[in-house]
Amino acid sequence: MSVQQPTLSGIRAAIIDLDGTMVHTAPDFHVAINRMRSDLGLRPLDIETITRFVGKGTENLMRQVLSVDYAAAEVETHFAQALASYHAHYIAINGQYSSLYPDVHEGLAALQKKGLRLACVTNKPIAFALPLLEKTGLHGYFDLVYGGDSLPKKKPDPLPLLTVCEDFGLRPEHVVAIGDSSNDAQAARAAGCRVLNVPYGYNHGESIHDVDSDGIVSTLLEAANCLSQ
Ligand SMILES: O=C(O)COP(=O)(O)O
Ligand SMILES: [Mg+2]
Repeated sequence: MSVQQPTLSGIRAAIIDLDGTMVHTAPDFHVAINRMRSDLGLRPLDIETITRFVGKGTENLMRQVLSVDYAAAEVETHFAQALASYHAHYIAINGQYSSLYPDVHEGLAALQKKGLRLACVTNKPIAFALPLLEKTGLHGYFDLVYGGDSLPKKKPDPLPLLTVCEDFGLRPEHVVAIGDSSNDAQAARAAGCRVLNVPYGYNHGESIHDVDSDGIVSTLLEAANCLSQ
């Protein structure tokens, strides 16, 4: 199938998502969640189930994995213990089971070479995001990093993207968000930014082709190739 390459002009900055876009973190989520579940006396979940729950931050992830076993009221009873256990287990293994997707370094370098400023906006807590960016050697590409708990609202709310636009002194139409999920696309649409999706990440088990965006690119390098200032 030949897919038409999107072309976006007037782009001065790119906001890049982390989980499912730059780093394949599902195996880290899988290990940390199941260690937490073991602490609570719960059976392990498979990686596909856990991956479908990723995308709307840690608190939502906790509630989803507890909802497999508990009714809503019981989820809240176990929430604090689960979150503390998960946090400790995730910090202990952060990045150990993860891998970079193809052409991430090449794509970020190409975006920089085009003169674009780069920000990373993730729904991952900032205490997880920064060590992971360091470990994968990606931190140096970014002028700004916002985690899911850095600001009062996270994606799909437009606030993190609008904050980046303001920090960079750019109007949203000059900024493109690149991500793997509907959260990235909805945040970008609400902010008035452009948006490109990658098809290989985590979109709650749904097809990325059903998401309203300006196009789908197979890698960050392909994204760089279809953007111009
Ligand atoms: O940790 C999450 O919930 C998702 O993080 P992301 O925004 O980097 O995809
Ligand atoms: Mg993502």
